[in-house]
Order: sequence, then structure tokens, then C-alpha cells
Amino acid sequence: MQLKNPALLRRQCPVAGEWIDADSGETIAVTNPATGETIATVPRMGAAETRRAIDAAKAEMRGWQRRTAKERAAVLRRWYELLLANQDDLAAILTSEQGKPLAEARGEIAYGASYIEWFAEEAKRVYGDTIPAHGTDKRIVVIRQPIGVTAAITPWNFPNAMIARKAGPALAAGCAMIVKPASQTPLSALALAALAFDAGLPPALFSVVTGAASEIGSELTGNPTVAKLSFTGSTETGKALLAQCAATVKKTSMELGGNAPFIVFDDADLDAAVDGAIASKYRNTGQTCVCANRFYIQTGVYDAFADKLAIAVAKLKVGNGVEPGINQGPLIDEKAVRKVENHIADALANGGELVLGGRRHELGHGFFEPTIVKHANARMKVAREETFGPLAALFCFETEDELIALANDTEFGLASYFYSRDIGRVWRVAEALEYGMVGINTGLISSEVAPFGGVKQSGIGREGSKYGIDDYLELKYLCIGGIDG
Ligand SMILES: NC(=O)C1=CN([C@@H]2O[C@H](COP(=O)(O)OP(=O)(O)OC[C@H]3O[C@@H](n4cnc5c(N)ncnc54)[C@H](OP(=O)(O)O)[C@@H]3O)[C@@H](O)[C@H]2O)C=CC1
Ligand SMILES: O=C(O)[C@H](O)CS(=O)(=O)O
Repeated sequence: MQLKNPALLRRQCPVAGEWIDADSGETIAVTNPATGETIATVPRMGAAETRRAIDAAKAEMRGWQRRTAKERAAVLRRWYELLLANQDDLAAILTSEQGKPLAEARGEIAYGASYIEWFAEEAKRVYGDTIPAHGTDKRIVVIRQPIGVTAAITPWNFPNAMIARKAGPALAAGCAMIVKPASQTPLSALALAALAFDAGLPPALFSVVTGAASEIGSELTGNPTVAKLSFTGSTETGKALLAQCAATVKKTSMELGGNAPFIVFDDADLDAAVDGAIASKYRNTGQTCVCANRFYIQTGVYDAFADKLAIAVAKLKVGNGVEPGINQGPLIDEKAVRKVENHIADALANGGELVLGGRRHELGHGFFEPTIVKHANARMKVAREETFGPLAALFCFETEDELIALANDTEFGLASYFYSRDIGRVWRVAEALEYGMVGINTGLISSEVAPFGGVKQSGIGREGSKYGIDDYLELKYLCIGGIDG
């Protein structure tokens, strides 16, 4: 990996203001999913290092909160500028450890940086209220204060943006944060921290602890000094972390799994729907929580849509993300490949028809052929489980009412998408879908300006937008008496 700024490739963690090795000296290897090569090692830390990070964060936070909002905003703004100035290096590090094509990695760096930019601005708009009092001798004021020391546990699929989406509002609000990144993709987190400190962020305010997930997680969820946990990852792990937070009644934000329906009505612009399907299904090789997981196509356009989609999917290029023209990188690991194989085998065993792909790519490692299966039905695993890979399963439906029932028949409720040009249908379906986010005539909905999050078992809270900082603030009600004199 050729970096303009080699200092961004870190092998130690910033803990309590110092770059250190694990107390044990143990390390974890970070491998490239496209080649299997070891890129670097990072410390295998545990509870002791995590505890030191929490204690130092609490001490440092007081000084950070004594700064004005504008002073905090200036540091975040500088961090944003440094992220963009180092976009190529950060993307190269990200692609090497996660596998996504460089163009997508560069996009993720810009996306992550946009959250830092956004919350640098929001830092200056943490307003309160005055309320008409319940007595002439009283005045009521509501102020909003930083929640305190916060923790983040983040996934491998967006190893930069998922941290930025949490650290941005936390630091803007005046909080401190300890991050446990995914063990498969820790290098992006370490580079992010290095640039934060170059921007002037006090190092003890933002620790990154790599290593034993359950040990670090137990400390982050059990330590009473930690006021809040923000998690992005599987619903299964999210539920376990929620349970662990209960003992100290921690506030939580949860961005969990999804099972997004992608719906095409017979009045849709089919070419636009195919473009949206490619963007939603095959971004990050299908490894995003908002990827289309079930395609519901109205019967009148089923074959036409399937044919157009097959032509577009056949043009996708599978390969190492550092090579020009590649738009499908490898899946993150063997477990991910097996899950996609399992979903395809199950679909074909339950009446599905393979249109394209269907097997591991000849390049080996985590590479997989982009796949389409027709005649999908509710008996299949893909109807109920998040594939998290490049499989498009095409279901059909007759009526709008039938479609709403099918689309909502899941415990998940993160993203959903539909294509229609009938304004009445657009409103009826948008209001009927039980999801936190609805893409209408588009397959790309993620932006720092909008509230990202889900309902049902897809999560709690929202990230980004004017709502995103609320999760890092507490309301305090001041009742001032004796005013009458
Ligand atoms: N909503 C989303 O954006 C994502 C959804 N997923 C879904 O989850 C599935 C499994 O992916 P996977 O990577 O295993 O996701 P996980 O949810 O297991 O991992 C996400 C993060 O949680 C950490 N973690 C896991 N178990 C614990 C624990 N007991 N205590 C503390 N931290 C823990 C992981 O650490 P470590 O890496 O060290 O194990 C990682 O940092 C995917 O196939 C996909 O369906 C996955 C990623 C993102
Ligand atoms: O967790 C994810 O998959 C991301 O939130 C998806 S997005 O924000 O990049 O769309």
C-alpha cells in the first residue's frame, strides 16, 4: 500500500491520550480480504486498557466542555478538512482492510467527513427553551447539556463513516468517546484518530481500543462512567449489548440489521428502477444494512424488469478494489461467502430460478459472482434473513394491498425503496411502509443531512440531520422561584 502520509498506518492504539501497545503485548493481524495478505497488526487490548480510556475521557471532558461551542466547532471543522486532504490515503487503507473498490472507499471517506462537517455546524446550535411558568414567582428554563462519556462499537462494512457518524455529534455536543472498531477493519479507525489529534482534538477525549470484543464490550457497557453506547452492527449483537447496558441504564443508539424491500410498480420508470436496484443492492458488494434484500416486482413488469436488471448486473466487474474499473470487491470473509451460498442454495431448492451468477468467483478468496434469482417466494431464507451479499431475489405481486403486507412481513424496519410515478400511490405506500427510511424513485438515501435509522428490530435513535445531536444531549429543567421579591 503506497501512502503519501505513511504515519496514517498505525499499529498502536490511542488510549487515554497515548499511542500504546496492548498491556499483554498481544496483537491481532489485519488481513486484506482480496488477497489474504496480512497488512499490519494492531494491539489485542481488553478491559484494563478500556477502563483507563474511560477514566481519562472523563477527566479530559471537563476542559472540552469549558470551551465555547465555536471553539469545539473549529476543531471539528479542521478535522473535516484533514480528512478530505488525506482522502486518497484513507481510502487506500480502507480498501486494503475492507475490500471495497477505491472509488467507493473514497466516497465513504467523503461521506464520513460530511458528518464531521455537519456536526461542527450543529455544535453551535444546541439551543434551549424558556417556558411560561406555572406561577408568577417562577421562571422555567430548559438547557441541553452533553450526556457525558460515550462509547461506540462499530462494524467492518463502513470502517470510517460509522465512526465519524457517532464521533461527530458526540464531540460536537461536548462529550468524550471511546471507540471499539471491528477487528477486521481497525486501521481506518486509527487513521481517523490520528487526524483528529492533528486537528487539535485533545487525545484523551477520543480513544480507540482494538481487541477482544466481549471483554472491551463488557467494560464499555458495564462501567457506570459511560453514559451512552452507540452501536452499528447485527441485530443479534445489538440485543446482547442492549441487555448489558441495562444494569447501568445507559442511553443507547442502535443501528442494526435490515431486510429492505425494493418495490417496482407497473407504472415505474423501469430504467430508473434498474439503476436504483444496482446502487442499492450491489453497493459494497451487497454488504450494507440498507441494501435491497427482497425485490418485489408487480406482475405486469416482472419479466421486463428481470431482463433489464440481468443486462445491468452482467456489466458489473468483480476484482481487487485497487484495480481500475472494478465495482465489486470481495466479501469480508469466508463466513460471509458461506451465507450467500446458503441463501442461493436455499432459494433454488424452494422453486427459485438462477438467472445470473450463483457461485464463488474464479478469483477465489471472498470474491463472488453477482447473482439474480427469479420466482423468489416467502418460503425462502432470503425472504426472512439479511443476505449481506450480491444476491438479488425477485418476488412478484399483484396488488398494492398484497405488496404492503409482504413488504412489512419482517421484524426489521430500516430502509425500504419503491418506484412509482403515481402521486397518490407514492403517498399511500410511503405512509404504509413500516420502515425508518423510504427511498422513492431512488436507491440511494444515505446523507448527513437526513435522519438515518430504523424501527422495529432495526434499531433505536437517528444518526445525522438536525436530530442526530439529540442522542448526545440531556435536557435539564431549571425551575427558578422567588422571582416576586
Ligand atoms: N447494520 C449494519 O450496518 C451491519 C450489519 N451487520 C450484520 O451482522 C452480520 C454479522 O456481521 P458481524 O461483523 O459479525 O457483526 P457484529 O454485529 O457481530 O459486529 C459488529 C461490531 O460489534 C462487535 N461485537 C461483536 N460481538 C460483540 C460483543 N459480544 N461485545 C462487544 N462487541 C461485539 C464486533 O467486534 P469484532 O469485530 O471484534 O467481533 C464489531 O465491532 C452481518 O452478516 C450483517 O447481517 C454487520 C455489520 C454492519
Ligand atoms: O451500516 C451501514 O451499512 C451504513 O449505514 C450504510 S450507509 O449509511 O453507508 O448507507
